[in-house]
Amino acid sequence: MAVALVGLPGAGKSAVGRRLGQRLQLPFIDSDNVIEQRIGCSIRDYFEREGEASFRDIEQQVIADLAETATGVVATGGGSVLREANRNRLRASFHVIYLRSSPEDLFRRLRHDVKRPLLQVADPLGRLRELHAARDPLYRETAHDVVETGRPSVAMLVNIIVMQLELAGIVVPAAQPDLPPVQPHD
Ligand SMILES: Nc1ncnc2c1ncn2[C@@H]1O[C@H](COP(=O)(O)OP(=O)(O)OP(=O)(O)O)[C@@H](O)[C@H]1O
Ligand SMILES: O=C(O)C1=C[C@@H](O)[C@@H](O)[C@H](O)C1
Ligand SMILES: [Mg+2]
Repeated sequence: MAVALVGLPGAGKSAVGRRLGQRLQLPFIDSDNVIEQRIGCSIRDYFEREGEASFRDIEQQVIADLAETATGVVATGGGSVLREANRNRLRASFHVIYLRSSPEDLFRRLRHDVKRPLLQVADPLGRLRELHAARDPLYRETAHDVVETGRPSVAMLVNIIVMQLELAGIVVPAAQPDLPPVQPHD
């Protein structure tokens, strides 16, 4: 069983993915971490040194490698859906869930963040609005399910996703204890 989470920076792919993996007793892999191991530095430093195009080439190779083995819960990088080859690979090899968030919610979560290179700009909320407009159709195209992340906590999102996976027959529901028989009304 293999699940991939897609969505904008701050959507909760890493936070939800880690706990979903624990809940399903599956390994959790963050594709950004795999990339950082390969490049030997932070993504932010790599962006500054080598530029975005070079980063996207490495990202595509990492997604191809993860799709080859396709196990566990994979949190993808926020821009992983930009290339058609990645969208096709993800959709073919994983059950893909889009963690969908409004730019305002993302801004609230990330306003103190300094790690995400695409948001180190004068107007990060404006940037998030642009990214949302450009990528929302791509996330939708890639995903089998969409989960709105605005209000639910990370723990609630894990419950929602597990329920969806059970309904889709992708994970088997845990056995329920036998309930006492219903008493007929008088
Ligand atoms: N539903 C949520 N409710 C409250 N906080 C959340 C929720 N989802 C994520 N967060 C918090 O928002 C921050 C960003 O989440 P996270 O790092 O998981 O995003 P991401 O989708 O992995 O981003 P990136 O694409 O940049 O890796 C974290 O501090 C996380 O704990
Ligand atoms: O949204 C994006 O394009 C990115 C998101 C991060 O997960 C990293 O993959 C990188 O910072 C690029
Ligand atoms: Mg992440």
